[in-house]
Amino acid sequence: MTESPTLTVRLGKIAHGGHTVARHEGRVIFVRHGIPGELVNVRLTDSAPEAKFWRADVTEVLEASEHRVPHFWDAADALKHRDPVGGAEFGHMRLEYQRELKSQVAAEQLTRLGGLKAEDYNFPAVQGVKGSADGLGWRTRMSYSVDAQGNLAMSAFRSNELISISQMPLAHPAIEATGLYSVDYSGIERVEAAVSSQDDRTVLILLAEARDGAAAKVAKQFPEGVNVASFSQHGGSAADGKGSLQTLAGSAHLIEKVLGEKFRITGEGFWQVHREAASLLSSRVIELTEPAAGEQIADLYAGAGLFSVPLAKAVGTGGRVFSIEGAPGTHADAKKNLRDYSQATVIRGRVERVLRQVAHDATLDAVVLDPPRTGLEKQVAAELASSGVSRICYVSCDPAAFARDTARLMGRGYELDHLEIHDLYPHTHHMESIGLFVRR
Ligand SMILES: C[S@@+](CC[C@H](N)C(=O)[O-])C[C@H]1O[C@@H](n2cnc3c(N)ncnc32)[C@H](O)[C@@H]1O
Repeated sequence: MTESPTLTVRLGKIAHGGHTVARHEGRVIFVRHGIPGELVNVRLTDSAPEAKFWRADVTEVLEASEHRVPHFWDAADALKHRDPVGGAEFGHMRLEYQRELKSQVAAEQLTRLGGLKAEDYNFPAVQGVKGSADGLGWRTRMSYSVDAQGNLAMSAFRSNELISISQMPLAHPAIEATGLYSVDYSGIERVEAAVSSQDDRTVLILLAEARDGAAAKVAKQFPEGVNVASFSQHGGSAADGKGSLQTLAGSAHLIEKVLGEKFRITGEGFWQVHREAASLLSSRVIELTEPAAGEQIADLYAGAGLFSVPLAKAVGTGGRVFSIEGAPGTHADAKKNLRDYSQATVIRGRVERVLRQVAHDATLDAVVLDPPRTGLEKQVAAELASSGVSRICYVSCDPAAFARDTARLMGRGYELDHLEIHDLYPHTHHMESIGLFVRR
């Protein structure tokens, strides 16, 4: 194997995706595992002579930033491993500084892609989440691979290489306490672990079989009280409704409780990951949207109904809520979670196919939307604008997609009335934005 070339560079500002930007002989290099201002040795991982930019990993820090700390997770420490495990790529920086960098990324995206001007907008600082002083133990949902030896594994940072692991400090302590790292997962392809954010801390382990019947053997290795289910992936996954879900111990769903309301979440069905996320987002969405009795509101990309339920409560039986979700398994959860609200219409379908009809049949007063990382399809922004809806509350986990959609909505008659950003993904480069758009 030929050794990758190495260079010494001074790291510049942070970019979307968590890289710092360095320059070498006029070429831009996106560098992982560094901190702005540091002088470092890097190994080039992507350096084709004709490429517009290169990529590199820090291998040694010659002048460290004052914000650098020892990584809390050995397997993810780039200074100790050539291929550190992904999932905690900001773990070598102080938490407050991670948030400062995320604020810079958000402002840069809103300026560059969103077309907002720093002199007109007070770009918000990313806020820390309560009860998370060290930023560990927040993940209530985990997804693992299984290596050839049957061990739980995760991918190396931005790669398919599997690294077996014996702990994951960002995972909720109740997940870690199941002993899941010492189980033999032979015949299993993927393992999902979920814990209810409720006080009972019930854990559900979901096993995707690579070999029929393998899950039953694996389930026996878990202690009593841990729920275990398997899904055969023939034809799909449990979330897309095509795989078949089988309960092996306890139950195949979890109960979540948010602001006094219970939600059933089955198997792989979508639920917010940070243990504080569901209650924080739900309360902020309602405070910003201000749903009133009798109003008609659409909740797009609605998941299991996290926002639809409080919206339905607020509009009352004289109003209407349209809860639109594409994944069949998650839609089925939404139907269950909204069954007591006759004012809720729970629709299974892709927003880009369904919204036009909903906007035609109803007079929408407000829309709440929480799309996947890719943001809105172009036509969805157009359909929102032509529906005439006056308030749009947009929850986003990607600042670039959010900035792009901000530009689209502003170009169609909306203004960004309020924006806040929460650090719902400590020790990673991700963040969660909530924007309120109002019609000019
Ligand atoms: C970020 S989650 C938000 C779910 C919900 N608002 C919550 O907070 O629990 C996005 C949801 O959109 C669904 N989804 C993704 N693309 C979709 C589409 N084009 N149309 C409808 N739903 C979609 C996913 O299945 C997922 O449940």
